[in-house]
Amino acid sequence: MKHTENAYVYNTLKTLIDICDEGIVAIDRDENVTYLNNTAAAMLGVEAKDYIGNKMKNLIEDTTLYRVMKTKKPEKDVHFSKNNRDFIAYRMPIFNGEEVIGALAVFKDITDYNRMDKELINEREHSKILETIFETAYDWVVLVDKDGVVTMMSQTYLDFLGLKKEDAVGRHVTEVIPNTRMHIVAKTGKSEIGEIQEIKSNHMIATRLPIVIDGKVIGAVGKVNFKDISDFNTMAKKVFNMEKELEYYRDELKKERAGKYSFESIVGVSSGIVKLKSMSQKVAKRSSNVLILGESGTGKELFAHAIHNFSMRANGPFIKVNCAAIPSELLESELFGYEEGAFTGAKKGGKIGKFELADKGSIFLDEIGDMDMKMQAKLLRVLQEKEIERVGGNTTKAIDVRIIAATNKKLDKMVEEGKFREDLYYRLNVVTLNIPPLRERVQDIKLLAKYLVDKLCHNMGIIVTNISEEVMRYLTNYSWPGNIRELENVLERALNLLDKETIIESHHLPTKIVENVSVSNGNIEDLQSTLARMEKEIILKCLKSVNGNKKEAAKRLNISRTSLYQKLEKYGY
Ligand SMILES: Nc1ncnc2c1ncn2[C@@H]1O[C@H](COP(=O)(O)OP(=O)(O)OP(=O)(O)O)[C@@H](O)[C@H]1O
Repeated sequence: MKHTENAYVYNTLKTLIDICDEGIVAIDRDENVTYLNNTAAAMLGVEAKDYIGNKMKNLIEDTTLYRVMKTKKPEKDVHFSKNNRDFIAYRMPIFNGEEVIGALAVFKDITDYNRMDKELINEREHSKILETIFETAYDWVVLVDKDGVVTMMSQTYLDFLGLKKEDAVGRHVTEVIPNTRMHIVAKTGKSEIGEIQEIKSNHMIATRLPIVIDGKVIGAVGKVNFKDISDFNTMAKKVFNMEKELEYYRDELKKERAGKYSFESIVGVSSGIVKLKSMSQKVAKRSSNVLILGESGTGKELFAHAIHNFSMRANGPFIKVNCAAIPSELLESELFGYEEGAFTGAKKGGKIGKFELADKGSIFLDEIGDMDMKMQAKLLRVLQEKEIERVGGNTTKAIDVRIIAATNKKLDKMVEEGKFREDLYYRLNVVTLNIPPLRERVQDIKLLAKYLVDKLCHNMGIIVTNISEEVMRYLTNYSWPGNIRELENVLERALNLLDKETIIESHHLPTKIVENVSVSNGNIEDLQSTLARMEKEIILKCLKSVNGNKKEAAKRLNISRTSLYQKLEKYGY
């Protein structure tokens, strides 16, 4: 009977322990596991049978359960971990009378509590931070729940309304803010942006946004963007002015990138220039590349602009690159652009090159004869492929650009000397325009001088000035090695020397022009222009000595009158 009773007690206790929510583990004096209930095995992720009879250390590596056998005292809230889970245990020694015969631990899995606790702490911290930002924000902000009840309001807003936090929070927004629509937004979920709202006779501009979580509107946030409509007007005016300024700069940039001169701005009646203009107009309408040759200052750039303006690309950009002015190591990135990080000092985001800028327009490669051989090879590739690759990039971009190149160097000679690539030369000179030097267009000098004086007077703000006949004679008599640019400089200098006079006289000219340069002073010209200049000089001197009597002059010069008239016309008289 006693035995049956014991068995009953044992089995009942075992069942109770097995279904218990806590994990229970027992060890004997030798620290061998004697019991592990089902909950403990499940919590620790083990099979009880594999551990019973084995050392406790095998179950929990850093166990200290044996301690209670030594101290004979229970331990509360002992933390331990296994398989990334956290447990809290109550431990006690097992006595047989006075003698300790083992130890027992009852434990709970607290991993999820810990996580939740951490999340709760984080959330509390976050909402505290948000609340602080909200309350101390300079902006006027209000928050309502889905029923339109104020849950938060910034201190500045409270101050303006003359309220304390407790007067606002917890009350319906309509009782706090006059003319508000916050409760409507919290109901409809529809944003209201930049609405005018009147509070205490101030017309404000407010924005109201619904707060949506999982597709449900849980409230709304409102912000006053402009506390007074005049703030808004000031701001709007500023934006308007900035837009105008931007438009102005855009226009200026467009003008800057457009061809500035047309064929009308190319002055000249000499047959050379007239023929050249008409040929250039024909060429302009085609798509071929153009090579402009001519001495410095003859008007190569002027022709390049005019060709662009007369072409189908007139509405596209006109981009000028002076190949001689840019160091050769920089020319490639200037022409083709570069990618971010292409080299030290490269701008963030990279840089667009002149070819890309000139897309759908024309690129004017001035001083092409100064381009080094390496760049010539790269330019040739662009001409052949009609695409560019930025420095440091690995993709190509198709471009549609017409090339107008110019130089004052003898390119054909450079090709012969191996200083300019022959293949590039032939690609560039599909059409070549040779601009004659000014000394071969003596008929144009008078016209040009008048045109340039008008232009300069306009630019310098001078009332229109005339040029004396004597000065005109000196000007037509001079050989102009610097061509039209030199003529322009001489006239500008003269205008600067004018005092109260309105006529440019010979004392306003540089001595080299008045002294009438001749071959003997070491100024080397070609034979034809020297002869022409000397012929003109002699005719003019002779005319002067006979007081302009052409019949007498022809007689003294021993030429026919018709021949004298022809020569005078040739020299612009
Ligand atoms: N036919 C012309 N009519 C009016 N102005 C002209 C004419 N030709 C040249 N000019 C003026 O002369 C100056 C020099 O012209 P431009 O710069 O076009 O010469 P360029 O040959 O390109 O010179 P460079 O070889 O030195 O670059 C400019 O101010 C230009 O406006």
